[in-house]
Amino acid sequence: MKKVGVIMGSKSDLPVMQDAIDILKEFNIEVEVDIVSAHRTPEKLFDYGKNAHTREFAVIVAGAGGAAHLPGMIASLSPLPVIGVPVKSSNSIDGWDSVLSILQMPGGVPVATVALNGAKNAGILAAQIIGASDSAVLDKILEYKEGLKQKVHESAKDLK
Ligand SMILES: Nc1c(C(=O)O)ncn1[C@@H]1O[C@H](COP(=O)(O)O)[C@@H](O)[C@H]1O
Repeated sequence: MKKVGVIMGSKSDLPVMQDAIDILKEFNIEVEVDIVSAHRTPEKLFDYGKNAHTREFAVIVAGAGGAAHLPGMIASLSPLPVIGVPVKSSNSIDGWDSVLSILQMPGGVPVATVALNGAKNAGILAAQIIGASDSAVLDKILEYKEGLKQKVHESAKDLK
């Protein structure tokens, strides 16, 4: 099975990005985690984006805060789907800087953007992309959705 690359602009993003790593592991999907920064390690960014599709990745989850150019730059270099996670970093403008940097991509270079700090959903979406051609992962996702439904039914029972 192909794996998911989870990258972030700084180790300070890890507390947020850990949610993507955890849910992917729950779905038994191999994850490779790395720190890549468009601003601080441009050569590494270029190498990562140019070669990710030759390294058994199916999808890349990229999280960054502030002037979050990482997901868009990876999307500009790679033919793989990129899921962007806006991270609310310590000196951010309430996270809007990151949200808009990742969301407002020009035509032709999509980044599938999740909510602010929405790394868990990014992990689920990455699993769904893999699940489209892998029945074991698809079964896990169906099971996960059933779990969500049961939780709502249980919580509704408490109200009666
Ligand atoms: N947005 C980017 C990029 C990039 O887009 O390449 N590289 C680092 N950063 C972000 O800077 C914030 C502060 O980083 P530090 O905590 O290391 O100062 C982090 O949220 C990181 O994602």
